[in-house]
Amino acid sequence: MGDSTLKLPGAAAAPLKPPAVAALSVSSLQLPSSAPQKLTSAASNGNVSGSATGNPRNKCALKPGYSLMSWIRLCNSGADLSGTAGRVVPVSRTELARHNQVNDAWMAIRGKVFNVTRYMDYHPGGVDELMRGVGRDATKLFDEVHAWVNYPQLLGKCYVGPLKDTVASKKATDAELLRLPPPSAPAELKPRFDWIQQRRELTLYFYTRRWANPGVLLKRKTAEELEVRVQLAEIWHLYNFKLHSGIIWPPKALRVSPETGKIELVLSKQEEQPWSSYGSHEASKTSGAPEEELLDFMVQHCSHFNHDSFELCLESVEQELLLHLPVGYHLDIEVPHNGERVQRSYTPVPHNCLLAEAYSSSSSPNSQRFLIKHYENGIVSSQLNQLESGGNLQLTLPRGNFNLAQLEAHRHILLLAAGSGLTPMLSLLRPLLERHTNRIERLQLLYFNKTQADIWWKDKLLALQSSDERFLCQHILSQEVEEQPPTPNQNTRICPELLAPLFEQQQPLGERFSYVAICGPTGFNTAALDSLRRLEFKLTNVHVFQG
Ligand code: HEM
Repeated sequence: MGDSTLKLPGAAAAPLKPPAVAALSVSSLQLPSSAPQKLTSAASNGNVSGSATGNPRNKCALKPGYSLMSWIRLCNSGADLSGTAGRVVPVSRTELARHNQVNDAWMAIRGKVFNVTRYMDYHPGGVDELMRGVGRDATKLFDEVHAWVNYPQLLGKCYVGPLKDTVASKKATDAELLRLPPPSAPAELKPRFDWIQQRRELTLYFYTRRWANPGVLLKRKTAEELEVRVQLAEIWHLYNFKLHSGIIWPPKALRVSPETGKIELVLSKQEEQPWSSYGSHEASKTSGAPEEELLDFMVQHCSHFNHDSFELCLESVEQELLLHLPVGYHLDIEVPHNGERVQRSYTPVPHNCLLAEAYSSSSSPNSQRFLIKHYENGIVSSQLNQLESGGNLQLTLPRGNFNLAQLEAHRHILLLAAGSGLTPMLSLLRPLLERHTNRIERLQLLYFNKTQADIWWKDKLLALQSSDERFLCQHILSQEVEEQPPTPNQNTRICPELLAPLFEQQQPLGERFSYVAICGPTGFNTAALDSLRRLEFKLTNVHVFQG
C-alpha cells in the first residue's frame, strides 16, 4: 500500500512516509496544504505565533510566489536544483568553501552537501540567515536554530553529494575539527579506558559520561587484534588493540549503559591463564561520521509483518563485527537505483521484548532488525521488500542528533508518533523506564494511525503498559475509533485541542509533561510542533526525529 495517508486538521492528505527519509529517495515531495501558512505566512499576516523558535523577529515575510507549496512544485518540476544534473558528486571541504555566494550556495548538513541556491528565497528564516551556513558544514548552526526541520525532504532535489571526510590525525585542520563537534558531545569528552582480567576473561572498560549515549562498533581483525570504536554523537574514538594473546569470538558480553555512559566488553581468552597485561593499544579520533564508510550486511530474513509492512533482519557479513547504536540513532540502508546509490534512514527496533531482559545486554548486536512500511512506488522500500535470505545490502554507520542527556531533567515525557515513526520511540522506552536517577513518573505515547490494522507492536505496547504503570499508550485512529463511536468533537488528528488536556494549567507544575519527542511524516511533525507552539510549550524541550 503506497498511498497510505494521514490527514491533518483542515489539510489535504499527506503521504504517511517513514519518519527518516534520506534526501536522495524523495521521489515526490508533498506536504499538507495547511503547512505553507504555518511556515510562510505567519510574519506577513501579523500572526507571529508560528515562529519555530518562539522569537517572532527571526521569521521573514517571503516574497509572493515563494511559499512552501511553490517550493514543492519547483522540486517536483524536474528542474536541476542540485546543479549536478542528477549525479551524486562527493565534495571536499575546499570545494564546499568555494560555493559561498548567494547565487552559488552550497551547505553541508550531517555529512551531506546541498545546493541551496534556489532555496534562498523560499527559506522562511530569510536569505541572510541561510547565508550564515553556506560554504561550510552548517550542522551545528542548523541544529541550534531548528533541529526539527526536515531538511532531507525539503532539500532532496538539491543534494550534491557526500562531504568527503577527513581523518583527524591526517587531514583535518584544527579549524575544521572545531567546527564539527555537535552540541551533545563536546570535543573534550574522551572515553577513559581501563581493564581487568580473570584467568579466563579480559574485560575492557570505556567510561564516557552520564547520558553520553555512546555507540560501539567492534571488529576482531585477528585473534589478538581488536578494533573498538566508541561513537559519541558525531565523534568517533578509535582504539586499535594488540592484545597480549588470542581471544575467542564473539565476546562474552557487550554492555552499554546509556545512563552511566559505561561500556563494558567481556572477552574470553583462548587460553585460560593470567596475562602480564592486556597488551597495548593506539587511540585516535575522527570528527564527523565517516560518511563514506558502509558496512556489508546480509538478509537473515524478510517477512510479512502486517498488511503493508514487513520485517527485515540483517546480519553483518563480516562475522567478527558487532554494532551497538546510540539510543535514538538510525542507520541508512543503501540500494542501487538507476545507476546511482540511494539511501533511506531506518531506526532498528529492539531485539528483545520490552523490559524482558536487562537493557544493557544486547542480545544480538551483530544483527539489526527493522520494521519497514512498504510503499509501492518507494524506491527503497519496494526493493527491500523483495529481498530474500542471503541477499546483500550496505548500511551506513549510525547517524542521528538525539541528545539523550537532555531528558535527564524530565520525569513526565510525552511521545508523539505516527505510523512508522514509532521506531525511534521504541528505542527510548527502556532506557527511560529503567532510569535510576530522577525516575520517570509518566511516559505517555500517543500513537497515530489510520486504522487498527496499521498499528505496529500493539500487543507489546499493551504488555508494557500492564507491566509498568508509569507507561501509557493511547492509540489515535483517523479512520476508525476504537470500541466506541466518535463523539462529534472528538479529535483524531494531532491539533492543539487534542494535546491541550495533557498540558492543563490546573495540573501541578511538577506533574505536567515537560518534554516531548515527535516522529512521523513531515506534515505530522509540523502539525505537532505547531500545536505545541500554540499551547506555548517550550520548544527547547522538544525533539523531532528525522533522517
Ligand atoms: C544553517 C543555516 C540556517 C540558519 C541560520 C537558519 C535560520 C533560520 C531562522 C532564524 C528561522 C526562523 C526561525 C523562527 O521561526 O523563529 C528559520 C526557519 C526555517 N528554516 Fe532555516 N536556517 C538555516 C538553514 C536552513 C535550511 C538548510 C533549511 C532547509 C530545509 C531551512 C529551513 C527552514 C524552515 C522550514 C524554517 C521554518 C521552521 C518553522 O517555522 O518551524 N533552514 N531558519
